[in-house]
This record gives sequence, C-alpha cells and structure tokens, in this order.
Amino acid sequence: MRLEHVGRRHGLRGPWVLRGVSLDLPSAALVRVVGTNGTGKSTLLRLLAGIDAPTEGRVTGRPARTAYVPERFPVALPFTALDYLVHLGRVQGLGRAAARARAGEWLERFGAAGHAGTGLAELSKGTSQKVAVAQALLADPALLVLDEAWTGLDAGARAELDTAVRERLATGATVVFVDHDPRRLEGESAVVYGVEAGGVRETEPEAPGRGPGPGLGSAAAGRPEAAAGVPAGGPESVAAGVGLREARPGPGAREAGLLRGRTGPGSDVRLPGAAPGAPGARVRIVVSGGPSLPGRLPGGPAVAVGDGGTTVLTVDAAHSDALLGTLLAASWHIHHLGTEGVRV
Ligand SMILES: Nc1ncnc2c1ncn2[C@@H]1O[C@H](COP(=O)(O)OP(=O)(O)OP(=O)(O)O)[C@@H](O)[C@H]1O
Repeated sequence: MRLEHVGRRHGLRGPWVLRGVSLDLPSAALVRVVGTNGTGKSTLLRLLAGIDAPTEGRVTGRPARTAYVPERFPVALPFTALDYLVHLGRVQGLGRAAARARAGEWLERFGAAGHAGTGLAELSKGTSQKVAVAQALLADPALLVLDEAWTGLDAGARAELDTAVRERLATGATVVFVDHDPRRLEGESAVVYGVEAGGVRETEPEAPGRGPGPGLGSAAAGRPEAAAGVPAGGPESVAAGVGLREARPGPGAREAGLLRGRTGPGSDVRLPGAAPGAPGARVRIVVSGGPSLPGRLPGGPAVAVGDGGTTVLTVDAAHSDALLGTLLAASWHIHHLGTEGVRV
C-alpha cells in the first residue's frame, strides 16, 4: 500500500494537518506511529484505514480486508453488543452464521461474553472498548489500524489484544498502531513513523525488546533520506499558498472530472464525473443503513468499517454510479462521496 504526496486538511481553508506524505506501508509488519499531541497521528491512521480520503494526493493498494479501531467509539447506536458485531461482520463479508460465531468468540476472548445482549449505550467504557476492538478482528484483516485501542481495556483484555496483534502479524498482516505507552508490544520488531510538522518520517525498524524510545525523539533521529513530506515552513505556511486552489476548481479538478456540490446540511460532496484524465481513479462512498449491505454490489467494492456505524465502500470510478444506484435503491443513506487515486 502506498501514499503519494498525500495531504489532509479540514474544511476548505483549514491548516494542513499533513502535507506531501509519500510512503510505502510495509507488508507483514508492525508499524508504530509516534508524535506529540495534535501532530496528526490519528489523521494518518484514518487515511491509512480509508476512513478519511486525502484532500490531495492518492492512496493505492489498500487491502480489501482493512479494519480500524477509532480513538473514540460510537456508543449511542441502537444495537446490542452481539447484534452490532454480527452486523459489522456481515459488512466485512462474513455470512450470518460465521459473523455470529466470530462475534461470540471475540466477546469471549475479551471477557465480555456476559454483555452480548446488552445495548451498546448501556455498556461501561471498558466493555464498549472491547466491542470496538472485537469488531476490527472479526474478519481477519490484512491491514489492522489501531488508534489507542488499548485505552480503557482491563489488563486481561490488553494482553488479549497484544495476542491478537501477534496473531495478525503471524498471518502476514500489517498492524499500524498509536499508543501512549512506549512499551506497548515492545517484544515485537516495529517500523516507527514519526509525525511532525505536517510530515511523516520513518526510522529504522526497532530491535525486538528495545521499545521505541521516548516518543518522537527516536523517530526524528531516523534516516534523513527516509523523511517524507515535512514542508520547510510547516503545514500553515503551505496552506497559505494553496488556499485559492481549494476555493476555485482548477485545471486539475477539471481533468479529474470533479465538481464540488452540496447535497444537504453539513455535507461537502465531490461528485465524480467520468474522470477521463484519471485512469484508475477510485470512488469512496461513506454510507449507513442496514442491517446488511445488498447482496450483489456493482464493481466489487472494498468494504471497511467507518466512524459512527458507517460503512466505507471504495470502488473503481467506472462502477461508482451503478454502486450508488444499488445503495440508494436499498435505502442506504449516503454520507459522503469522494474520489481517491487522483490529485485534486
Ligand atoms: N474534524 C476535525 N476538524 C478540524 N480539525 C481537526 C479535526 N480532526 C482533527 N483536527 C485537527 O487536526 C490536528 C491533528 O489531529 P489528530 O487527532 O490527527 O492529532 P493526534 O496526533 O492524533 O493528536 P492526539 O495525540 O491528541 O490524539 C489537530 O490540530 C486537530 O485539532
């Protein structure tokens, strides 16, 4: 999986959180992301997981089986813990019986089987976090993205999550994580990405047992040639130079067949056109509905779990209209529509 010149900011004129990030995510690897508060670690994880699309640049090669544990889990959904997990297992491609079996197994492993029938809104913070972690492990993800996933878990569940991460690594999956405890998974060899000043810098792999060292310090001391996209003046200085480009569609946007539009309160939707100048463009659709996705989805989209109970579908642009039609016909609600694979 590759990030090419990826930038992300919030709103049309917000400061760039990340800019010019280019990296090849190693396969079959443990990747620790470090950096001081607010530098953009969660932003990087959301881009890797496909929860957020880049504002510019492109992300390619994301495994279809990608799972993500958000920093904050949406607890106010009208499901029991088990029903929620079965629903998400179905979204991730499991049959109903398999989803139910896997959900039960993971609740058991995390010591939460007794809460299978409890409504999400009634769960304690710790049990709710167990459900958040379980949903990501249901379908054996090839890319597992964990944003402070250990926070709120009891000691037994933390150890179980360590074990689950090692199991994923043993199958050749990549696990990307942020955690405030520098000794988390310290027995494992890990690549370290340091997030600083809008860029991402990769260090040499950690030797097993040494731990990552004190926060970003160890990452910033890495190979200079591995530094990716740290703009000289920081993200704000870059933002000032391109504000106009975001405000008015430029030639790049026309080439990509993109229009900006609004479909309702608070939704900022980029409508993908035929994208003649952008072969390989992928369209990302964030939806909610249920209880499970329609059976035959045009274009065979990659499916991932989004925030707030949403589902994120990514499909080749050639199939996006047909996919949207299918989702709308099945009364799924479209939250967001965007394009990846093109620079805008
Ligand atoms: N939805 C949003 N709207 C506007 N700004 C946002 C949004 N989400 C994040 N930001 C800003 O983007 C920057 C990076 O946030 P991010 O959560 O990625 O950092 P972080 O390194 O994970 O922080 P922490 O260590 O505190 O979790 C911060 O300045 C944050 O305020």
